[in-house]
Amino acid sequence: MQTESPPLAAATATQVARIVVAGHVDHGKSTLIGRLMYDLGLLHQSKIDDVVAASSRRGVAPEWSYVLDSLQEERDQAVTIDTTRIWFTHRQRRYTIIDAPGHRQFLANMLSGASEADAAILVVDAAAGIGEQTLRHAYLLAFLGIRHVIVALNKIDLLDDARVRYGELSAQLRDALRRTPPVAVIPVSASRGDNVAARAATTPWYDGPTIVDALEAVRRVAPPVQRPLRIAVQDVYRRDGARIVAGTVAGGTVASGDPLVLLPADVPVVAHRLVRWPDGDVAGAAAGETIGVVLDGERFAGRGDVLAPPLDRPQVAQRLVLEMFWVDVRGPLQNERLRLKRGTQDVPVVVDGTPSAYDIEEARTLGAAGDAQHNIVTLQVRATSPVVFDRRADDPHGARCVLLRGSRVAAIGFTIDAADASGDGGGPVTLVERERRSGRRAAIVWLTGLSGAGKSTLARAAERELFERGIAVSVVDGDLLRSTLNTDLAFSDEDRAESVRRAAAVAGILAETGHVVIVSLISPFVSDRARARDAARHPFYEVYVNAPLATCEARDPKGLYRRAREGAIRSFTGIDSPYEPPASPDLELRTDTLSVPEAAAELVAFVDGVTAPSR
Ligand SMILES: Nc1ncnc2c1ncn2[C@@H]1O[C@H](COP(=O)(O)OS(=O)(=O)O)[C@@H](OP(=O)(O)O)[C@H]1O
Ligand SMILES: Nc1ncnc2c1ncn2[C@@H]1O[C@H](COP(=O)(O)OP(=O)(O)O)[C@@H](O)[C@H]1O
Repeated sequence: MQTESPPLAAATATQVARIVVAGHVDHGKSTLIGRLMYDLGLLHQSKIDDVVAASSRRGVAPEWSYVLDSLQEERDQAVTIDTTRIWFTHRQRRYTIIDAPGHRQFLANMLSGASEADAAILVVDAAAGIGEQTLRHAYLLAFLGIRHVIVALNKIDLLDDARVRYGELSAQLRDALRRTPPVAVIPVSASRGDNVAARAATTPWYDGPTIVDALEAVRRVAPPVQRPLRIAVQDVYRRDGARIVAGTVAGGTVASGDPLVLLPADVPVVAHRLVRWPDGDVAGAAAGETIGVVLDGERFAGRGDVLAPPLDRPQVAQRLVLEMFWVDVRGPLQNERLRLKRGTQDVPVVVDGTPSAYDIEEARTLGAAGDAQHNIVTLQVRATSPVVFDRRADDPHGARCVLLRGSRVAAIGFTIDAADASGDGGGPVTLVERERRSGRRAAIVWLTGLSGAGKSTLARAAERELFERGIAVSVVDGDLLRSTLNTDLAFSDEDRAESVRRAAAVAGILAETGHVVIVSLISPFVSDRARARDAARHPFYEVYVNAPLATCEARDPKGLYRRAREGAIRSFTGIDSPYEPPASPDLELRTDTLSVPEAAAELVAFVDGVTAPSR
């Protein structure tokens, strides 16, 4: 894919501007581009002679649209051209002119990222006036988030009352283009060159910019490195005790030591170190790179999360307005379940309300989205968990998203904004809202240890104390799960892995309601506990409830050790099934030396500390 590197690049060019030229062929698009090449002195004299000769043979004034066709065949010009792009340099600035062919192909190119335009020239035939084509192009430019639109009101030389007509048309155009108000409406004659590069004597009443002036005023849309920092989290690894958050820098730059915010959880973090494979530690990274971020402390992060600067953060919402180019055969239905992919996020969504479609051929909005294929659909969706996104108006690049129906791409487009949730009861309550109300961070506190070590006793004692302090807390106890959810499981290694997985899932559901969840489960294997931690979408802390086997066996609160020694129970942890203690737990409680109140107080103090709102 060719985006930024034209085959002809002037070494001295310092700036780039990418301009998309839209408009019906008959409205003079090719003529304007050809004339622009001529006026900027980019054509060889031989080429100019060819155009003049060919035109005079047909008895017409020089036809500048010929230039484009004939340049296609030649490679030694100051202009380089392929089917949809033209590159040239003017006054130290490198221009890419992107021809907008059929609107579907144009949309597909722009949406796939093959092109990103800084500005658009919309060519409108002044004699023909504003037709469907113009409305369609105006809509598409707004859809693509192109904000710098220059209107070339062409064929002004054919009008008797050019001044009056210009006044009328520019008012109508400003109305038609209200979503992206034009920066200039320029009366031009592409064939005569009026107001293309030189101010025309024929339009003394016009004191605005020429096409070339307007092009020079185009500001480049910020390249990815100059956009706000966005790191899309792909995965989280544990290595040598550290948690490494691996992600793609989707925009901006990051340096080690930068304060960041982890979204959607809204947790302040510090990019303690940055690592790149296989180089190891690096000082910084920029857009386009894949990087490992070692966060300070024991932080939870998962695929789909986003790291951003605290003062320039993206939006977070569960209800969103999307504008999508619909590619699937069938349009979206109210209440239909789809999936929204954005960066590394992939979340189930439900279509809210009635989507509406803009019919591109007809250049008008339809009430419903039944005939949505190859049209633009505006819809509102409700996600099952918070979505981190940029608004198209803030950054069209960061706002790109895809809707999937099953595994098929149904639509490609943009996140527009958070939907107003006030209309119908406010939508699902989010974790952020719950945490704001409870004044506590949800967390999973995972107690592991031998049977009889004291997990249940301490979990219940801590639960009581935290509850008394007004903290939303609940306990997920292995014993209870074994008699309810897990009645199909025994104590083989596989069944224990499954029991740990289920307990983690239940804890996750409870934590999502804003609770501090204390899990008490033997969970004897390091690998199962690591999986639980990695699957967790909330801060996760491992607590080792440690008492020597002899102590546990002496306690034998349920007589299970005795039965295990007698051979009545098989695969009993500590007897004929292993227990792997955590190598570096977040907290260790020695219940053989501490009393129940002492151990419980330590656990409460720990939970209190890690769920405090300031963290
Ligand atoms: N073979 C064997 N091994 C270990 N434990 C056994 C066994 N058979 C029954 N029990 C009782 O089941 C409780 C442990 O269940 P867990 O779900 O916590 O175990 S695991 O995490 O799936 O390994 C455990 O509860 P606690 O004593 O509260 O830990 C025992 O009461
Ligand atoms: N410091 C302590 N912490 C927790 N339990 C203790 C402690 N000291 C003695 N115990 C006793 O040990 C037993 C632990 O049983 P339990 O909490 O059911 O363990 P687990 O849930 O780990 O199987 C209880 O009878 C409890 O009174």
